[in-house]
Amino acid sequence: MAQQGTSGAGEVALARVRREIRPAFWLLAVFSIAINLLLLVPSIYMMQVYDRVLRSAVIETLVYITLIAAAAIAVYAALEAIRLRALARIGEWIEDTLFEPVFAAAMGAERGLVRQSGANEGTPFNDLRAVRSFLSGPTLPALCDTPWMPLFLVCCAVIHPYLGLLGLVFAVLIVALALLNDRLTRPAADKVAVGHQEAQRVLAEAARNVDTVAAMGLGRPLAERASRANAASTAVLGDATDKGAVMVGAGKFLRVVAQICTLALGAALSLEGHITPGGMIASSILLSRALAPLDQAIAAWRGLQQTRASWRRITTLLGASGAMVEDPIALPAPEGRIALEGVVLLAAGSDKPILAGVSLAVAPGESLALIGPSGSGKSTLCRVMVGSRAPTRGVARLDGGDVMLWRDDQRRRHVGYLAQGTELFSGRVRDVIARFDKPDDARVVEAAKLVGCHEMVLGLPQGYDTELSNAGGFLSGGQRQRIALARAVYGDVRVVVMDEPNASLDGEGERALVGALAALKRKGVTVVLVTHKPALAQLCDRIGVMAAGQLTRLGPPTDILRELVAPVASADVRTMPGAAR
Ligand SMILES: Nc1ncnc2c1ncn2[C@@H]1O[C@H](COP(=O)(O)OP(=O)(O)OP(=O)(O)O)[C@@H](O)[C@H]1O
Repeated sequence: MAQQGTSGAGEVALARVRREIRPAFWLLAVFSIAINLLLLVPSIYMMQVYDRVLRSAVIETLVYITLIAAAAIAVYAALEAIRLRALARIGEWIEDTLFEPVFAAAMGAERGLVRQSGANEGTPFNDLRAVRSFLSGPTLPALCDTPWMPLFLVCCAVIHPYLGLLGLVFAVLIVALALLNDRLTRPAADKVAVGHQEAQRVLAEAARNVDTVAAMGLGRPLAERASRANAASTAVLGDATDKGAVMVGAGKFLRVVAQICTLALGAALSLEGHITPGGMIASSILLSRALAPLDQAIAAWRGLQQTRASWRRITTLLGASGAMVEDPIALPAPEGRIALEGVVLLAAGSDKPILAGVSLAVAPGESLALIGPSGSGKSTLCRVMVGSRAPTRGVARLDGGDVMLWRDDQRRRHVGYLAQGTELFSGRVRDVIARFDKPDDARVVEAAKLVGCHEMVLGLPQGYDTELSNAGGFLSGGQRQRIALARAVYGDVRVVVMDEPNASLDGEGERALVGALAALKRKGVTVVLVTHKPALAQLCDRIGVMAAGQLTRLGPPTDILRELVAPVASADVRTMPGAAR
């Protein structure tokens, strides 16, 4: 592929996030220092109250240090609030910045632009939301505070080395517990996600094909399949939850025991005269501060794991989008010259060629029909022509430029495509026909008239303003196809590629299609259409015959039809409307 190896749009967005997030995280680290230093205030205050105020009995001193402590704690609270808000904003910014690149990369994975298969497994938007929630929640601040644990332990050790040592022992125990928790629950968390996704996939497939499911009674077996996948993940989840609960309980137990032991040791040291009573209370507070983030970290461990998995999936998806050029140059409007040069397309993850070296040139304003048996590669060739699928080798050109490098906004203006088994998008009919650009009413009506669906649209409840909810699901197959045809020929198109445009059309629709072909010809638009109907194929300037991924014949309709499908064609030509050209 010509553009392989360039810096992809996804990679650029990811690099931007990583670059711009760095100073913010440094700032948060500074906040963390200040917050954790301020967390020493209660301990220092306690020592002052016990060891200075109670001994001297000077009430002014008490007032004075209480005011200082209150001011310091107010600063601490403000910094905490700012940190939480800043993290929430960072999460929001990451989601906003990566939303469109993630969408584009997920599409790119479908188009074969993303280098590795399966890069968009799962639900990328859920992953983005998980990252955002992680940043906005309490987990990350707890983790930011964890590295400051040694500060509190050192302070304990300053009060008395034994207290520091005791704190260290409990910290090691709690960390060991966290690691054990990770080992016990991480594999389970991965399995749960896979099982849940499988169940979701079965449900989504069943919902998309609800008529087939209902008519042939497929509900039960599909429900059983989903249930099996879900039950497997539920069992694993139950097991992981049990283990996680034990670990959380053990963590809490350790912390309370640590507090009691510190007080006991502090009391003993105080009785022996090694430390003051203030030191005893302060060390107890310090130790609970030291262990608090660790304790929270255990509870938050699963969230952290899941967020890491989400972030890995996002970075894999975006990082693999190497062939998606971020901002291709805007070229002049194309004349409509199509050229395929040695196009090879291998099926994902296999050596089987779907297209086995197709070369072809279509002149501006020319019309070409592609015919051939099912599975011969006609639809795939169309996808390559319009830049929906990236060839494994070779290149598809539009007016000399690699079609993959044509900007989206230019394709939207100049390329029309009608896919096989048309699905529309939800939205008003006028917006759907206008490809979600600002609809030009005259052009919308012109396109509809061109393919003969103007009257049909006027007959819809709100005419051109009718909302096609559920991607036009309430329309008949023929109605959907005609609206899709209008969308394909809308505006200033220079190339129109149609994959079986008459598949769902009635006689009147077929006549309109024939009229549309003639109108496109007059406008000098290049047309490529796939059809099984020789009557339609013979209306084109040339016919190409596909077989086993190759273009085996190419020539004027009379020659090709006579050579290949003359008996069938003559039968069809007699019966097809518009055939008597
Ligand atoms: N994404 C894919 N992964 C693997 N194989 C694929 C993929 N897309 C298409 N194929 C295979 O490539 C071959 C050509 O498919 P294509 O849809 O292009 O054929 P076609 O000539 O348009 O057939 P029809 O006339 O039935 O529409 C088929 O064997 C199909 O199974």
